[in-house]
Amino acid sequence: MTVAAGRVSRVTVTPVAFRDPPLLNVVGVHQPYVLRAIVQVHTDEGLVGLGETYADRAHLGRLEAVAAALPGADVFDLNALRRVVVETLGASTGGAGASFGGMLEVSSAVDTVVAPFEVALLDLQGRALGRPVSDLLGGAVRGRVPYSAYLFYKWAGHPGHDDDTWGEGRTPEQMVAQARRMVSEYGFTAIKLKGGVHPPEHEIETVEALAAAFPGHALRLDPNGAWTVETAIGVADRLAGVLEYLEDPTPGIDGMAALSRHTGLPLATNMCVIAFEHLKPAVAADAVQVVLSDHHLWGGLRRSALLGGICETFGLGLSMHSNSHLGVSLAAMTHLAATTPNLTYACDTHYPWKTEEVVKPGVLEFREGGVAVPTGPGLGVELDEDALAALHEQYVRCGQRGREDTAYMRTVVPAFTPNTARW
Ligand SMILES: O=C([O-])[C@@H](O)[C@@H](O)[C@H](O)[C@@H](O)C(=O)[O-]
Ligand SMILES: [Mg+2]
Repeated sequence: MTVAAGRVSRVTVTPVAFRDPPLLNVVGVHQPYVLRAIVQVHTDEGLVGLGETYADRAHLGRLEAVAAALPGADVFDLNALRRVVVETLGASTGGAGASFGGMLEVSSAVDTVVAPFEVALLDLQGRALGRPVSDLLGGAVRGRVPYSAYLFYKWAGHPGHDDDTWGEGRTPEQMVAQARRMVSEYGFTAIKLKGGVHPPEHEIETVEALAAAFPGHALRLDPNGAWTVETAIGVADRLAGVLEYLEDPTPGIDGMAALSRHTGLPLATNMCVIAFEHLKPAVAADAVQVVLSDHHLWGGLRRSALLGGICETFGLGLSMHSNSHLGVSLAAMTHLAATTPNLTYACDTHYPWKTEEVVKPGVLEFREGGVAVPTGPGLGVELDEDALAALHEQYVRCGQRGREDTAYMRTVVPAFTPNTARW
């Protein structure tokens, strides 16, 4: 039986903090908590739709401004949602850009702000119609979405705390052990190593150790632009035939294009192509062969599907990026990936690194390296209100109000500067 969706009556944006291990990257190290915002859109018919996004202070302010402007909106009018966001941000921020984690910069905040509300409205539409979001996106072409094991070099524990259950990740042997745990617990058949932490030779040795330990697994290395073009050419020569793709070895479209002219190894990005305006110059320069989509950055699920179509048109491969996230985002990512025919690479997810959650258990389970597409109405996941309240309380107490990987690293290594194009 279906019910009317109604109009938006009230919107809440709840910042939450969940624990995160000290994972290393090109700009520093993960802080003790990840900040996320959970969006709940209520309708006058008594339905509630869910969305999830970043919760850095500036982003939160924009979300709250849009939340205040949405009551009265038709949950089926997604074009009107975009208009509300454009008008609201124009009034409150002058249409400024957005930056997340010191690595991802976009010239307009519109897409990142639209995304969680669009997901929540699609959730509402699905709940009203009694159909999963995947049906609203054109129908699932796969019943299970494959994800990749996302390995990080890491400290054994946060300074001043006991070691976490993953322990130190520094040597190739330790990284193989990390991969073994992920592969045995989740069944992943693709493995991504986050690089940009150690000199390239060390990261090459880690990839070679992984290749020896996991024959037949698809391998990726992502140093987030830590290398010059010259260094990247050398690494690409060494790892051609070992990696399925090399992700953001060197910064910028020009740098990636220069490397691309020297290697047949597919180059992927979630750094130099992160908005529609970047596609034309990247295609013209043949800078990348694989684009990592991310509905949080590209304006939601429907715009990400549009990105998939553009990639298909220009013969680009399509994969999916992830930052640290909770189950509302995992559900949205899974519906999107299931309905994007040319998203044929295993998607990234930080999910195995987290130990806390806001959605009720039982729907989002990893089996054989993938997550089955939820079949319930909407996103198919239910919020655990007690868990939401507890993680909000943790947000209030933890004192973090933005992602500050570099500043946190400097509390331990005062002279640290980001490794961008360092080697
Ligand atoms: O969480 C991290 O440290 C990652 O490095 C993340 O911030 C990146 O955005 C991302 O996972 C990537 O693929 O570049
Ligand atoms: Mg990346």
